[in-house]
Amino acid sequence: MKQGFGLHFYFRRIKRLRIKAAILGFGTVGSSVARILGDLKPEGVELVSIFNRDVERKRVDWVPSQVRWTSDVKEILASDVDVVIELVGGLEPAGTWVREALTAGKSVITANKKLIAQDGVALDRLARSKGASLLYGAAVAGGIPVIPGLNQGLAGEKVERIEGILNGTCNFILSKMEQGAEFAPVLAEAQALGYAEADPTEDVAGYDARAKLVILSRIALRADLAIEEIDCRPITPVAAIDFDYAKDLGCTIRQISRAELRNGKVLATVAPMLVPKGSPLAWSRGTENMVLAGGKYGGDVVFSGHGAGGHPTAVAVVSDLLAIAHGSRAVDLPSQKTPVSADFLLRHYIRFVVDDRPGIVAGIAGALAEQDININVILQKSGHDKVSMPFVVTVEPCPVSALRRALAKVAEMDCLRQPPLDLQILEPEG
Ligand SMILES: NC(=O)C1=CN([C@@H]2O[C@H](COP(=O)(O)OP(=O)(O)OC[C@H]3O[C@@H](n4cnc5c(N)ncnc54)[C@H](OP(=O)(O)O)[C@@H]3O)[C@@H](O)[C@H]2O)C=CC1
Ligand SMILES: N[C@@H](CC=O)C(=O)O
Repeated sequence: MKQGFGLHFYFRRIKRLRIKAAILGFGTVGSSVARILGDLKPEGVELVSIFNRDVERKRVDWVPSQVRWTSDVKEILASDVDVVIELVGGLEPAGTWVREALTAGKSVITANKKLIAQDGVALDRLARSKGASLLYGAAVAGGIPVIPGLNQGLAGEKVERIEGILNGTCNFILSKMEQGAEFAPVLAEAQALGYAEADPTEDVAGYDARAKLVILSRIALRADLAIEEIDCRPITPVAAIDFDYAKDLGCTIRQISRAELRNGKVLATVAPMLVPKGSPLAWSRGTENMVLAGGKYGGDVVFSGHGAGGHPTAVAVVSDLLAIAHGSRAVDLPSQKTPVSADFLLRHYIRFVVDDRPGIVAGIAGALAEQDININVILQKSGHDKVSMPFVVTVEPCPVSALRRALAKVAEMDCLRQPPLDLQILEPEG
């Protein structure tokens, strides 16, 4: 039966057989997938087993009684299931199970961006060599069909730029901080609602969005980026005062991921940035994600919707399952290793907290001038303690590398009460 995937499923459908699927990992997304399959009862698909460690804790009465619950993954990998749905997360042991399933000729659906960012090229190759499918529509932007949209809908485009909000947890936190909430309780709420990763550092440090940016760059820009080379900054230093200053500048703050093809390399970064209030990115709230794909021929295409949470993510997983059941395949879009840099030419917002004394602004201006960086505005709100005084400097468009050198010099000033917070201002370059 290994004469090619399409033929395989054609014969299966003729025989009126159903695709047998197994879920690995019955957590937030896994349980939502089972719920949607139970509600929709899609034709041609049958959920036959659910695997989780210590599975008895997970058993629920709304899953059909014929579904087998197991804590032995080998039982599933050695069985006749056609599709393994990996919703455990993390590189290992999930990676080994995905490889074993593909090697056994089973198709795999996964929401595991970490694994696909790191190993997606090799796993795609393995799947194709076995006549199986590897689909990961849920790995980027949860329920928004960005991956099928780019892979199929924009296969005929030369996408040169990807920009957007790729982490629901960070957007949930920052959009609530904009309304006056504190960081820690909002993060706890995001965890309780199932939006955050098992280790939420993945979200707030930017690693989750960075993995998603790697996947999008591969599909849209056809560029394989080394994940650890992408500039990635946490949202944790962003404080309430930054939203006040951002508002004065006509902006808000969001975690933005960007990748752009430029002269044979890719400029890429993941960081909290000032976003002008007029930008659609500034309107996103809660777990909303947004992805803008800038094409050479067709112009900009925007995808938006909910990027985290069990049900939105499960929609993408079930859609992938139906795609396999109906014999559709991802377009093979070859990508190539591409060097990466963070040197966007943008305005920056820099917030200093200092022990106030004469000469501080002169010292900072001198360090910036040495790197040929011109100050745009200086903002200082009244009512702060002189020994811990915040103020903000915005600078005209400059290379990130030059600003880093200037801020390294500023860091030597003994008046600083904490490291300066440098946020790019998201505007068209130049
Ligand atoms: N939640 C979301 O909004 C989104 C999640 N994703 C991705 O989907 C995947 C699943 O996420 P999510 O459902 O949120 O995660 P959860 O932590 O809620 O679920 C993971 C499940 O896998 C089980 N598990 C973890 N490790 C093992 C192991 N070694 N052996 C057996 N079972 C294990 C866990 O069991 P236990 O209960 O014992 O820990 C848990 O039931 C991840 O790759 C995540 O990045 C993608 C998009 C959105
Ligand atoms: N933790 C992720 C979940 C979806 O990918 C996020 O918050 O976006």
